[in-house]
Amino acid sequence: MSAQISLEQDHLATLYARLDELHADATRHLSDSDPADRAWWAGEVARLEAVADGLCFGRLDLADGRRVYIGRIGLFRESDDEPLLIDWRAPVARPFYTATAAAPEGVLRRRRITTRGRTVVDLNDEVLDGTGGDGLTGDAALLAAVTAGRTAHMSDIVTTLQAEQDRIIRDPHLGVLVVQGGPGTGKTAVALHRVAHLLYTHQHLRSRGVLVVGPSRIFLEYIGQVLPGLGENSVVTATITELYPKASIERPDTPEAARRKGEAAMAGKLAAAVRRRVTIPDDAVVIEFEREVLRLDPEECRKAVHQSRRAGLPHNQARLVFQQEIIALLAARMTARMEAVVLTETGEALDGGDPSGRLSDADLRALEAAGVVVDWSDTGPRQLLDKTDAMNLRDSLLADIGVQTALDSIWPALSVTDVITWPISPADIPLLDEVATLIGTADGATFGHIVVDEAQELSEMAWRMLMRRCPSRSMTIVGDLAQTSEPAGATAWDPVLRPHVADRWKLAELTVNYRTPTEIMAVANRVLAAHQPGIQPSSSIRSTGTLPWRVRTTPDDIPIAVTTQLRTMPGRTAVIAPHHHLRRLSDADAVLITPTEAKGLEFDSVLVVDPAAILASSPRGHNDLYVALTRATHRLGILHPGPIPLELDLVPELGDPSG
Ligand SMILES: Nc1ncnc2c1ncn2[C@@H]1O[C@H](COP(=O)(O)OP(=O)(O)OP(=O)(O)O)[C@@H](O)[C@H]1O
Repeated sequence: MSAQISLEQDHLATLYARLDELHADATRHLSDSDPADRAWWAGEVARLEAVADGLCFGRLDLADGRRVYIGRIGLFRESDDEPLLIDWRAPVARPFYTATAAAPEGVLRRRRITTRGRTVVDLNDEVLDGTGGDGLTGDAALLAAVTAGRTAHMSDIVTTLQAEQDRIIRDPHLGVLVVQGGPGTGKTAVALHRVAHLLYTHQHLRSRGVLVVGPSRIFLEYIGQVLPGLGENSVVTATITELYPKASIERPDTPEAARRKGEAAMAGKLAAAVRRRVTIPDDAVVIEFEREVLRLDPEECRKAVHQSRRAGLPHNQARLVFQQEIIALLAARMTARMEAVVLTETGEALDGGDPSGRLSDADLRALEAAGVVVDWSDTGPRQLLDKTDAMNLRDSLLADIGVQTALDSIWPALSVTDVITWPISPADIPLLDEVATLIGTADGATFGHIVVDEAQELSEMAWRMLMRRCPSRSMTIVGDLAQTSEPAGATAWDPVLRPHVADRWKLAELTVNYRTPTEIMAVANRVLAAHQPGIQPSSSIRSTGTLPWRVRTTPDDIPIAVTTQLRTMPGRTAVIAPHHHLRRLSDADAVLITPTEAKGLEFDSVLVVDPAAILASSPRGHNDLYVALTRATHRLGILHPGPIPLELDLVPELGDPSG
């Protein structure tokens, strides 16, 4: 083995030497290049630094005699472009994740290479000779990965991706792909690796941009290192609130308000509210302009409004069309008057002009003979004013304060706060964005692909907001309908997606729970079975032998009981409790979060406080409790001031001899 280790160590040294060369090159370019190119080179330097840890993690010995090394990025020898390291996303690397002894896919040997820094510390070989059984690939490496202690950042899973995950990551479907699966099945991890894969296979996405939407900043920071570690650092992350940065949240939502504001019907109501801001006057509008009195009849206004709406432009842009329509009308009226004036001022020759009040051809010819410049163009000689005069007249009309006031009284320019005038709550964000789109003040930013994590939480209005940002409808949507806690969140995918993509979306499911051990899932699954019996629980890949436990306390004693329990809970630990308890726990040596904030996160140990209050806190309290119970990789304790909810009564009570 040590001979093999030293062989791999030599190859690793070659790889790092090449990485260092590329890094030195990129650093040089960064200092030499034009400011315009600097951002690109800075990105390249960051990319090369981010992939250094665990650069190479595997080797495949293929039946055709080739030996390929697999790693985070591709590296090539400078002299002859010979591949030194194959990017894990390349098709040739795929059997590293999918080959089994029963179906070896042309692989004779799969070697996992464990490194620490730039040193090879372990090798693990599987010989795939076509005789073995199917199963999880790389059991030992996988187990080591899932039992390892947790940190504040999610790790990538590129060394131990499982076949069901790999299929989703490499799925060529560029439209809407929904990844549904229970807690801990790797949905988030898979979505992020899929982004890396999409960027690798569809270069155009690099310029169009990829957006990852998550439920909170804490969550986005937690997952923030995964893509850079896979060599991708150009992806934008945002919460729904951050996608509309102009608003600041001033108050929370009541569950009922959140539900109502989230309904797609709100879009129609907002559109109607914006439409209503255009008002056709009941009586003629009288405008004084340059000592003339001009009149706009309601019918003329109505026609101009109708005409301006036909192009389907946003309110503020359609307003400009309306203004042009009205100004053209007023200008025509002014021109007619000016012509009429000429008529009277130029004497008898012009008597008896056209009955319409306009000049006849004969009149104009007479005028021309008298030295007046007549515009004979286009439809014939009908106007005294040439094009420049006409334009100047329209400009003066438009600039006139009286005219402007009259126009604004019919079709005012709007800002979002003219329509949404109440204090903003989170559920208003998609409404603000909708109004910005209706009136034409939205920034219009779009992306080539959008990943939506914890997608079950989004309201119909939030979906509209995201779809507007993804005209190509290329999306990876990950979520778990059993974890929905938002009142306006989803209970099924089809009703959410159908309005936007009809049935052109694809469902992929993940079934194996890599996070939560069997002992903890047994507790969480009883909550699931009690409230959502239709949902199939995921199966854990491991058990720890440590049973969850519960401790009875009183409301007053919660802080002291938390401190006592935390002493027995190793590793990165969270206390998950309703908000009103957290305020009293600020001294506790743990991450203090509500069930909502705990979404998508994980810890070595978790203490759930007051499950009855979590259940009662909202109509979907059972889903919040389910989320809280499924965050731990090792230990779960439950602290209950008062009777234990029925769903949890099988959890052994600490100190109870029957437990
Ligand atoms: N193939 C794998 N190898 C190693 N670890 C894995 C693998 N798949 C998933 N994991 C780990 O399992 C944990 C759960 O993954 P992830 O957070 O992506 O699950 P999830 O389905 O999004 O969960 P939730 O719905 O609860 O948010 C993570 O720590 C992840 O690294």
